[in-house]
Amino acid sequence: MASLITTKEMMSHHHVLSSSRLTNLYSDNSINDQQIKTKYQVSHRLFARRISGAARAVINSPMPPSVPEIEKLEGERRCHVAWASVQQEKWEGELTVQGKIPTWLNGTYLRNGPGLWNIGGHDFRHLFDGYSTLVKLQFEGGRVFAGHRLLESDAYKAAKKHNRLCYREFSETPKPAIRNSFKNPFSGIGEILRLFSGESLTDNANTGVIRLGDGRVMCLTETQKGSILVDHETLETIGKFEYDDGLSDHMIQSAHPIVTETEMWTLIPDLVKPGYRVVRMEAGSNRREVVGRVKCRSGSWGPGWVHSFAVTENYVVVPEMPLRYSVKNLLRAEPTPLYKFEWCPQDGAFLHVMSKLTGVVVASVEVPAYVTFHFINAYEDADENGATVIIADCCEHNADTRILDMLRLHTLRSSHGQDVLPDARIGRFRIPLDGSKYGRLETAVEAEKHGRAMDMCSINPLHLGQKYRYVYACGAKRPCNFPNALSKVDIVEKKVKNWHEHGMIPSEPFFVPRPGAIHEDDGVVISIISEENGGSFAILLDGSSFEEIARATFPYGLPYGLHGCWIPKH
Ligand SMILES: CC1=C(/C=C/C(C)=C/C=C/C(C)=C/C=C/C=C(C)/C=C/C=O)C(C)(C)CCC1
Ligand SMILES: [Fe+2]
Repeated sequence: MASLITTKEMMSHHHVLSSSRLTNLYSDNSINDQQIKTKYQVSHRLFARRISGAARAVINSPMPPSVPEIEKLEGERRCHVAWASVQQEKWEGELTVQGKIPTWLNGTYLRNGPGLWNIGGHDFRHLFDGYSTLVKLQFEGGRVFAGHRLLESDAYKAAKKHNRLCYREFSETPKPAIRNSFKNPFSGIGEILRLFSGESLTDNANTGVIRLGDGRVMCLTETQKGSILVDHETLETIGKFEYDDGLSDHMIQSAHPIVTETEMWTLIPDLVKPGYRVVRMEAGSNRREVVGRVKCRSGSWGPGWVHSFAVTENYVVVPEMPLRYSVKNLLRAEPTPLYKFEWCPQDGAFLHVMSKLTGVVVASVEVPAYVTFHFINAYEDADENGATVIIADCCEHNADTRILDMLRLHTLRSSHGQDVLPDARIGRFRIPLDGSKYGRLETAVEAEKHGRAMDMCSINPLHLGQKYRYVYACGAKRPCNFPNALSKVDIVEKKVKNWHEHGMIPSEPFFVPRPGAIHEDDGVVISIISEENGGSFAILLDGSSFEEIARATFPYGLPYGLHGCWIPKH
């Protein structure tokens, strides 16, 4: 069962992960236990028993493993299920629950992430390349109905149809057709045009899923065409989210819009005139209005990569990271360790603050070099003289870009217990609004307390843009090559509670507040765990004590996933 470990244990306890042979089980009620064991090499008895007992009763949508083909899966099967492709397009059923799901928890948790990393005999290289796989956990009167389904993006449909990669993914580039490269000397120019018109870019919306204020549910990636509506009950793909604002010719967007019941804020990077459009969309509308524009401060060609950003009550905090889009790397067929980006600390690192009301940039400060994918939260505070200062917290990788290449599938799959995960911390920016040239960056809580890993964060959504106290995120129990723990960080008292179980890879801990709660941490934390033995389960931790209150077991293994959202039942 779950073990709640103290920070002290987390810091001192070092044990080596065993490299046992692992399986990602194929759940098909048309084959019997013996067939499962022999044909699919199920090596863990316990898990096989779970499959035979539970899966047949709950699976109502058996699917043959059409994509990818079984032979391809043999290689992946030797790795942790977190990094192995899902073996059927969809599944739906009720999960076996241990513990007690709170009766107030009624609604659906949706999680998106890459879940299929091969096509037509080609193995993808990077975690972020995989085709979007949606997982749902529908909580209803203490029961959990679950499922997963691959998103029917154009990129995935084309890959299935042609049995090869057809669009540019995060690190993968389709091979140009041979006849083109030999016969047509202009095929290279054509390729550049297809890239910069966005035609060859993927719409594989695998990075997250959001619920808009009007109830529509949208999967996202960093290409604008990768904004895809889904049905949160059936997980069916509805179709593209069509923006009707003429802003879609800027191919790229932030992967993390900030959504409330009334509006959505996002950033649209400008690759031609380096900068960012700050845009706002009313709930119920498909039209984004440009509130203002931030001009990049550095002299580099490309704007800084902006995976996420932050808002306070009155301001939008726009990061300009030294990890910048690189035209050279965008054009490369073979990935570099920085993929589509380049590291330019010599050109400075900045943060810009824009008024939500006027679109005016009220502060633009230089800060120490930083690497972040995820902002946690931001708020307006007063400094010692009573002047307004913006506090913006993020998961910061100590200005070390290696994390990006650490997420290569080969690296993730070949863990032998070495402690190779680069350190991360909660980075706290202080941005004065008094015209100062510089902002500060400090460590909010001693990073050892969460095992020097920090990413995939959530907070109580009712504290968005406000002063807050608790961060839920993935931390680590070292040695490890990937965050393998869940951490609750009290950024006021600077205390950390960690959850860890040997061999488990948890995905983003997602906080759902209890309706009517007064305390910030009154609620539950949901995470989906990929197990070393090839299985997976959803875990519910109490938001306050961080103790396990329930787990709901899938009859098969789910890979690691990225971000989720909560859809309350009305
Ligand atoms: C497809 C193209 C691009 C796509 C970019 C994408 C899909 C970026 C996704 C970034 C993600 C999911 C970042 C997550 C970071 C998570 C971390 C560090 C977790 C650590 C451990 O807990 C562009 C690159 C935009 C360019 C064109 C093509
Ligand atoms: Fe993200």
